[in-house]
Amino acid sequence: MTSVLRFDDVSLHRGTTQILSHVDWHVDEGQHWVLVGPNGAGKTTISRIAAARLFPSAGAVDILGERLGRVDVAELRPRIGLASAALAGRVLGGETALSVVLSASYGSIGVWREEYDDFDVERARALLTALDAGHLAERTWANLSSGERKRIELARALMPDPELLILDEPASGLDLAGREQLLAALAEILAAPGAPSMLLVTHHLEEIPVGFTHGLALRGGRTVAAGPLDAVLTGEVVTATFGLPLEITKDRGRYTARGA
Ligand SMILES: Nc1ncnc2c1ncn2[C@@H]1O[C@H](COP(=O)(O)OP(=O)(O)OP(=O)(O)O)[C@@H](O)[C@H]1O
Repeated sequence: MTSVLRFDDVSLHRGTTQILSHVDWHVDEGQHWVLVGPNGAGKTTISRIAAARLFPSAGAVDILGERLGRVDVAELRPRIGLASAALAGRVLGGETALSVVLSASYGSIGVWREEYDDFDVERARALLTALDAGHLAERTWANLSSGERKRIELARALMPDPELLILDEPASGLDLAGREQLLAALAEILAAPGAPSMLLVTHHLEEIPVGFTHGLALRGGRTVAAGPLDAVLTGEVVTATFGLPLEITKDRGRYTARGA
């Protein structure tokens, strides 16, 4: 099986703060992982390392067969799609939705001096249409709702046809209809032939789309459990992860958590 990600004994600290401690994590092709854990568990930190945006203090990280620290990240990053609030926060309000998506091919934000060929423009429009956002192509970022922006962010992350797609809380801030539409779109992308391996960061089990296969539960920068999703999203593991007695139910591929 081809390895997509490999974390071996990965730790990260900033000053005296230990953010990640001895994380071992292996993602193989064909797997789609959910990273769950409470606020401050280290989910975003792990996803930024997996996206080659951050280097660990100790341990080894292999991304798409390349060792972080030895590979030129400028060559690696275009193979990874990343949608996160941090990235979205860097978009200038005057950019159109289309230019936010298009500029992903160049790893930049917004159309600057690059020239795009017709193929890129067609692909960007097709992605927006597939995410039910075709009508938003010419709208400026400042005038989009948070739900509309989430769909543009996802189209942008998909634009370079990534081998690995990392979504950091893609459904946060969405209303119920927006969340359900986004989850349906993600389930569809995931089920399509040749879909990229996906990592989804969330603290809400209700925001996990159908089709995810594995889970990594984190608390305080340490692994609580890692493995097939049904083995990780149990009452016992989720209770230990969030530090509160919780019951989990699963219905037609979706999970719900409530206080026990
Ligand atoms: N540069 C830094 N210096 C000190 N502490 C940091 C730094 N970056 C992150 N942290 C801390 O590391 C911990 C993990 O942060 P991270 O953003 O990865 O958590 P998270 O699980 O994604 O949380 P949330 O669900 O709230 O987004 C937090 O306690 C955070 O305050």
